Amino acid sequence: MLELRNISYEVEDDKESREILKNVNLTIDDHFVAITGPNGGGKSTLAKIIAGIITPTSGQIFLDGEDITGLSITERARKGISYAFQQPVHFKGLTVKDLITLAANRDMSISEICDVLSEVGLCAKEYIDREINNSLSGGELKRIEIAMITARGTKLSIFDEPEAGIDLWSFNSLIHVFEKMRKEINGTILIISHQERILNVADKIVLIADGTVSAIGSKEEIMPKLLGTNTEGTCKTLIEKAE
Ligand SMILES: Nc1ncnc2c1ncn2[C@@H]1O[C@H](COP(=O)(O)OP(=O)(O)OP(=O)(O)O)[C@@H](O)[C@H]1O
Repeated sequence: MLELRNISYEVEDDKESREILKNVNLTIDDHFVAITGPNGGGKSTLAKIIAGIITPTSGQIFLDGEDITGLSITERARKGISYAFQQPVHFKGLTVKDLITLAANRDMSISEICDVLSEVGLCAKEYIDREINNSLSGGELKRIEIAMITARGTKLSIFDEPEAGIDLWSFNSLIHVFEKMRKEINGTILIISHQERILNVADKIVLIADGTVSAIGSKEEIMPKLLGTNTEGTCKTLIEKAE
């Protein structure tokens, strides 16, 4: 279980201080949680704070009751938090097979690696020995990153807009990846997304707008409010309702 207590994050913008997150209190104890909301609301900032990529100005983060606020990204990774970057890190000479094996932190047979790649819609034999470099397209890199997180199978897996840069056909297979992950992964999956089909898979939806949590609920509670309007309009409605 992940608990955020009074998380605030301020930045200096043109010598003026700007509060990007304002006293966020949030408990994540469902299996599959989606965070959504208007552009610039603070979703990615919150995900980076959970992963330890940035440090909150104030507040505390607890993982299964342990205060992890002061832990680095590596220490948090050891505790079981994975964060899917927009693209995997490039290392010269590192192949797709190497990356997946490193992520799993155990020996994997070729057929196991192929299964992981097939799950994200990549034809395994074409990719397994490819070097991770700029010869791979943005969508391919994204899928390799998702495959890596799947292989790692940690306590908390965070995906920031996994649909970004993925074509429509691949998006359909991506939905299946997340549906499968929901069934097969034991830990918590936290996804930032604007996509209704991803939100549909979620057990709980958290709406973040203007640096605060403006609504939390099951998809049955939140989806009817989200449908039929754009996200920004919906958020305004929800904020008004919350006030
Ligand atoms: N280091 C920074 N310095 C200045 N402003 C920042 C910094 N980091 C984030 N911001 C601003 O904070 C706000 C929230 O950014 P964030 O990326 O968390 O939004 P988001 O909800 O993920 O948006 P999107 O849906 O567009 O991805 C934005 O207005 C962004 O420009």
